[in-house]
Amino acid sequence: MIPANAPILTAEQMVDAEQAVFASGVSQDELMERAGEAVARETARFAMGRPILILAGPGNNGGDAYVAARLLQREGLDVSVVATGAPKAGAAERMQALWHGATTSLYAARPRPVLVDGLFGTGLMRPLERGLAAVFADLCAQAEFTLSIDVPSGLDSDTGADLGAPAGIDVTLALGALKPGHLLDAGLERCGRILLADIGIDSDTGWRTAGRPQLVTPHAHSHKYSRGLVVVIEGAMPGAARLSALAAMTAGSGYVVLAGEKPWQGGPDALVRRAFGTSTDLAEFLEWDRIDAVVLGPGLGRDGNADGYLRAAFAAEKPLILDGDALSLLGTNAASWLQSRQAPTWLTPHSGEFDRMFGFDGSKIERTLAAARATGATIVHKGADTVMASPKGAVRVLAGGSSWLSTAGTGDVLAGVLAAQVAQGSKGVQAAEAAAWLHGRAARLAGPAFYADDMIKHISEAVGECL
Ligand SMILES: NC(=O)C1=CN([C@@H]2O[C@H](COP(=O)(O)OP(=O)(O)OC[C@H]3O[C@@H](n4cnc5c(N)ncnc54)[C@H](O)[C@@H]3O)[C@@H](O)[C@H]2O)[C@@H](O)CC1
Ligand SMILES: Nc1ncnc2c1ncn2[C@@H]1O[C@H](COP(=O)(O)OP(=O)(O)O)[C@@H](O)[C@H]1O
Ligand SMILES: [K+]
Repeated sequence: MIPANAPILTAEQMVDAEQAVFASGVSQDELMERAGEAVARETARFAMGRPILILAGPGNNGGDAYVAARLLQREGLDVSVVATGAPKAGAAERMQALWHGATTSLYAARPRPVLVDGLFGTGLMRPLERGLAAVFADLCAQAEFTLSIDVPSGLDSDTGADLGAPAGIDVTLALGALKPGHLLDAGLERCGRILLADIGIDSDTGWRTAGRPQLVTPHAHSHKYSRGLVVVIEGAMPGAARLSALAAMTAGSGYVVLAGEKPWQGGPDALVRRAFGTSTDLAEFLEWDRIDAVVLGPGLGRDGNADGYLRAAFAAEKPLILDGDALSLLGTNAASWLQSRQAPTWLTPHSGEFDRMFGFDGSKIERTLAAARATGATIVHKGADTVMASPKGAVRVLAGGSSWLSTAGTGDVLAGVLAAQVAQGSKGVQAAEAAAWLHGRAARLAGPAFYADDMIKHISEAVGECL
């Protein structure tokens, strides 16, 4: 479980936020005391009186651990500390000096039912030393409950890269803000349930986890054209475009057109079909001023026809959602294709498509932001950790969704849900966030082992939860 609408800060941004707190008159000790209090509170809640082993590392994460040890002992709990080295000068050292209970070295440590991991937090700079990682993993495996302070030790807090963090952590108590590492890469499997503690730092940022959108019921005078008209362009593999079109219908569009050379005639009668002969005919159709959003790419194919459709879609200057084969056609030239566009664009690559299009380095958030800046488009970088970024720097992350989404066609469904949001007037990263949330919720409602067609039925139910 991941908190919704929660701020996300990098290690560097945490240091800046911490400096701002100090500048406001709060001491380093006071801030560490607040962090340790939060750790003690949550640990006591889960420990239910069981003996506790606290691992205290050399940095401020260890400092938080010493505060928690003192407070838990004061509450009458049986606490033992494992010190893994001398704490660094400053608050961490002072908090260690205030701890007067049982202390052992790492290699003399005996497992206890409750384990608190205060080895390393945002300051981890390299992989855990092998012996340390092995003892930590063993203590964790033998504990009945493990809580990590701020970040699981052995997880890169900026990227989610695995630097030796054990499996089996039950709860991670994020201090002040979530960190990218809680949400990305190995972090998704290492943190257990994530709780967020307010320690009084200013976590105002444009990076947040996705939350439930606030949608609106059509008003009294709404009509089919005022509720958003979506055009989905059909290509070589028509099933994918159908999935997008049906998803756009159940996500609240007033009017959905499936446009193709011979558009599929099955399915709901409410789906409007529009045949076109050539890409020139398509370009003419896309001039229709009632069109609010165009989806191109699901099942498009990559032949000469597909290229013509892509050019027609660009020429129309309508809000455009590009997925699948359209992204492959843009390839490494996405930035030059997109920079001259006036109308807004959303690109929805999965990681394979993203890596073929862009060569950026850094965390998934940094790479997605770089792609948004380079193209001027809103990017929805899909996966178990879906990262959405706007060219102006807004970021939303939807992580921890149903892993049953890993089935063919669910990306086509997302493109349709996104088109419905765009057609109804939602903009940029907000449209992406709403679409990703509805998509994830529909997947949860569909339960296990569904296939893409199944989840479409649940989209309107998900919409109903947002009114
Ligand atoms: N920045 C903030 O706003 C706050 C931070 N606090 C705590 O401070 C933590 C960050 O503290 P620090 O910056 O001291 O960092 P850490 O406590 O993560 O540890 C850094 C220390 O570990 C050493 N180190 C790094 N990687 C190592 C490795 N693989 N093997 C051995 N040694 C290694 C470093 O040389 C440094 O001495 C946070 O995660 C949080 O727990 C809280 O106390 C309060 C508020
Ligand atoms: N393990 C997973 N956990 C959560 N969501 C996932 C997982 N795997 C895939 N998804 C989601 O499912 C969708 C798959 O899209 P995509 O890869 O484009 O598939 P397709 O092209 O077959 O439609 C995306 O929305 C992605 O975020
Ligand atoms: K930790």
